[in-house]
Amino acid sequence: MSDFQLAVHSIGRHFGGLRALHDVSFVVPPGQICSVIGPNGAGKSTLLNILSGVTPPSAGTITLGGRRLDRLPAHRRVVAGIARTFQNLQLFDELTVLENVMIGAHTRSRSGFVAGLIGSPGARRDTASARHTALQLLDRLGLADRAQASAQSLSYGEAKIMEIARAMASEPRILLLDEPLAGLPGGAVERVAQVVVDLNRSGTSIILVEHNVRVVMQLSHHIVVLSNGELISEGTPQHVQADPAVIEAYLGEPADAA
Ligand SMILES: Nc1ncnc2c1ncn2[C@@H]1O[C@H](COP(=O)(O)OP(=O)(O)OP(=O)(O)O)[C@@H](O)[C@H]1O
Repeated sequence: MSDFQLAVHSIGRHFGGLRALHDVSFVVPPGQICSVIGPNGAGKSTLLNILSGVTPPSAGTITLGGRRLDRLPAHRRVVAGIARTFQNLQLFDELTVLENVMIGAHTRSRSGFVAGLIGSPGARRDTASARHTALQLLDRLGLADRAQASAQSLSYGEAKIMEIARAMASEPRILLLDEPLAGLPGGAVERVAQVVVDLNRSGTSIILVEHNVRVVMQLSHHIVVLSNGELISEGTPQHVQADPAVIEAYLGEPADAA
């Protein structure tokens, strides 16, 4: 089924005179983990920002299941089925873990989080449903015992998982993860990586921007490699790992020149 295939077609983005992305096209079939890798400044975050609606593209189109997404504002892309996490933690410190995750569920509800606090009957139903969704997710991702703790009491690894739970609470078809493993201690890397695999096995497509190449090679079905804003290689982990263009981009010289 291609109902939720994401297609990125000829995306470009300039910042003044700087070409951050140029003519980038690729497809993410439903159910895949597609990683985007590349050296610093390659355009990875810009691409995630364009996919999630944070940054408009200068050129190109994005479709999900054939439906144009690139002209929708970020909140309507969430409803269409795309959710994301950010490179830096975006916690509401003074709220509990459960409340942080409920905010994600409310992005799909009709009443919204503030109306839920005020308490109209419809909003109360939405709040109960958001609570149920959030508790189920925390249970699934191994954080149920921290549901009532304040977000600021979480370890860095737990907070990363909480952010993934909040994004998942909007029930996305595609989850965009911006460096979910950055800054994590060893044990937490494996735990967060396992969360990514489990979510994918239960049907969520994932676009992963990540510098931890070892984990990327283990998890990904497909890898897109960017360098200086251009797509220089894509394919299976085995394919891109052996591609001289990728080796050159990372090492800075032709692979056969060494
Ligand atoms: N808002 C912006 N204004 C101007 N230039 C920008 C902006 N955002 C990104 N850039 C530039 O676009 C290029 C691509 O940046 P981007 O952050 O997408 O790369 P990246 O691959 O995510 O890098 P890193 O791995 O270091 O996070 C860089 O040269 C960066 O300086």
